[in-house]
Amino acid sequence: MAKGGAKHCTVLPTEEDVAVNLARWVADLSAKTISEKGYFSVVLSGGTLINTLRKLTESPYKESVNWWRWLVFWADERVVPLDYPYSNYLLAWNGFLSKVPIPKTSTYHINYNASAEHVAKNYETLLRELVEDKFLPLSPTGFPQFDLMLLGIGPDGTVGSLFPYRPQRYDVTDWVTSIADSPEKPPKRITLTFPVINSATDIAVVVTDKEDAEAVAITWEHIPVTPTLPCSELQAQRFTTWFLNHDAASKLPPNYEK
Ligand SMILES: O=C1O[C@H](COP(=O)(O)O)[C@@H](O)[C@H](O)[C@H]1O
Repeated sequence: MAKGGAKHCTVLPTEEDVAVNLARWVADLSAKTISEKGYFSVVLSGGTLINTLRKLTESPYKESVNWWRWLVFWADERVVPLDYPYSNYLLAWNGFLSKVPIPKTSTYHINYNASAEHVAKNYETLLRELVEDKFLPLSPTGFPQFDLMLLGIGPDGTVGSLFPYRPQRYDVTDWVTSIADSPEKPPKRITLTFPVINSATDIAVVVTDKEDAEAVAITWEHIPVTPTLPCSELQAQRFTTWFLNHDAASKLPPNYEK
């Protein structure tokens, strides 16, 4: 994997403050990226992240962001129909995508009608086709390079559906992998692998739950744990920016900022 870029951690008082700052940050990055290359490829996770993106769907960003130039992908997905409650696509649609004018043809969701293994393979094929058609560049190490990954974490440091005690998190070959017995419901999922996640130009890690505070502290205070937490491995090619509120930062020293 290519060597990564800088890591920052910004701590704001409330979840509302994180939502406001995140919206401004994403809108700025979108404008800069679109002016440089003509489009903005964004990868979404599920979970609380989607609600924290809500400010992007309001003025001034609803009108000012060039949504027609966004390409949207998923960091992980549950292998269920897209209209099932567990679907990360449905979560993103209801909380974000339906509220902004991103063309439906620019949202690259899974084709769920197969085994988890096949769904993962199909999603990887879709990404390979987009690379061939020059919609996505390849990183120097041969993995697709998205402009931005927007990720949450689980209390155990899970990223996407890369869980701490599972082999998928050590996969350095596939672009997309599957899990048939996830420790969290529902059991069948697909997820981008670390080489793809860390090939992104930028990663925003958005954490606003108190229950995630320990994983945050382990990562930022470099507390040794075995196995290492997946979220501690996150490192984009340019910037990895953690957006925390006081709840998520509650196990870090006071006034923490890096
Ligand atoms: O199952 C999942 O959980 C993680 C973490 O969600 P959160 O609600 O604790 O923020 C999420 O990032 C992932 O996409 C999702 O599939």
